Amino acid sequence: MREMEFLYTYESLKLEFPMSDVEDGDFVILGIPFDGTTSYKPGTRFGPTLIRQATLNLESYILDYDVDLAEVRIADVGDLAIVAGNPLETIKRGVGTVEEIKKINPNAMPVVLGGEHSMTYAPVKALNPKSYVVFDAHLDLRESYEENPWNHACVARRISELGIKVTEFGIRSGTKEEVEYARENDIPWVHARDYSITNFKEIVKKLPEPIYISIDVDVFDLSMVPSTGTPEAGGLGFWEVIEALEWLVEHKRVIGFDIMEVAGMELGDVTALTAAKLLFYMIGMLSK
Ligand SMILES: N=C(N)NCCCCNCCCN
Ligand SMILES: [Mn+2]
Ligand SMILES: [Mn+2]
Repeated sequence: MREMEFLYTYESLKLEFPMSDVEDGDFVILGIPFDGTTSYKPGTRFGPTLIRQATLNLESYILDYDVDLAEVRIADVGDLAIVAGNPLETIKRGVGTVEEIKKINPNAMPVVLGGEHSMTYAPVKALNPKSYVVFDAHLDLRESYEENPWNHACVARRISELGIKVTEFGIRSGTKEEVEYARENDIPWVHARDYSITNFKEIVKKLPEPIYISIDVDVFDLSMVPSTGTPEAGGLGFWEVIEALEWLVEHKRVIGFDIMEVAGMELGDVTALTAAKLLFYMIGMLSK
C-alpha cells in the first residue's frame, strides 16, 4: 500500500491474498469503523477489522462463479480515521476519501465496510448514483433519532433527500411516520414476510441507473448476525439475498456497495463471518 496517500486512513488488517494498488484496483475497500450513534448493541467500531479477519477463514475461490479472488484486482486503503461521537465530521472525511479514490482510479468500485449504517451516506454522496437499493431490517427513514439527524436510523431519509431513488428490502421494523414518509416520497419497500425474488425483480427492473447497493447486515435473520447493533428476528436467508444481488448486478449498472452494521467484540464473531462471506460473493459476482 502507498504511504500517506489518503488524508484520513490508516492501515488495518489486510486481506490475505495479494492486493493491488488503488491505481489498478477494480475494487477498493475502505473501512469506516464508526460506532458513535449506537442505540442498542455496541461494537461497530470493530466491524471492518472483524470482517477482514473473518475472510481468513474463507477460500479465495468462489465455487458458484469459478472466480478466484486472488486473481481479482482488489485494493484496500485501510480504515477511515473516524471522529468519535461526530457522525457528520466522519461522513465528510468519508466523502473526501471516496472522492480521492475515484480521482486516482475512476474505474475503481468503492467497497465500504462498516461501521454504523449512518456512514453509508459518505460513499453515496461521493458517487451520486440515481438509485439506492438497500437490504435492511429497518426503514431508516426517521427525520431524526436520539436528537441526531445523522443517526444510523435516518440514513435512508438523508439519501432520499439527495434526490436519489430509494428502494428497501427485508424490512420488519419502522414507525408510522417512516411508513408515511415512504408513501409520500414514493419509496418502495418490501416487508421480509412478503419478500420474494419475483417482487424484487419487479421493483428493481424499473430503477434508474447507476445503482448503489447497501447491505445492513441486520436484514439477515438474527441467528446469522447476532452481534449487529439492532438485531431483529424474522430476517432473510443468505441465499435469498445472494440471488437478488446476482440478478441486480447482472441486469443493472452498479457503481459501489457497502456492508454495514457489522459489530462484535471478539475474533471469529458469527456476524463478521456472515459479512465476510457476503463480501467475497459480492466481489465474485461483480467480477465474473
Ligand atoms: N434503524 C434502526 N436500527 N433503528 C433502530 C430503532 C430502534 C428502535 N428502538 C425502539 C425503542 C422503543 N422503546
Ligand atoms: Mn440500517
Ligand atoms: Mn437495520
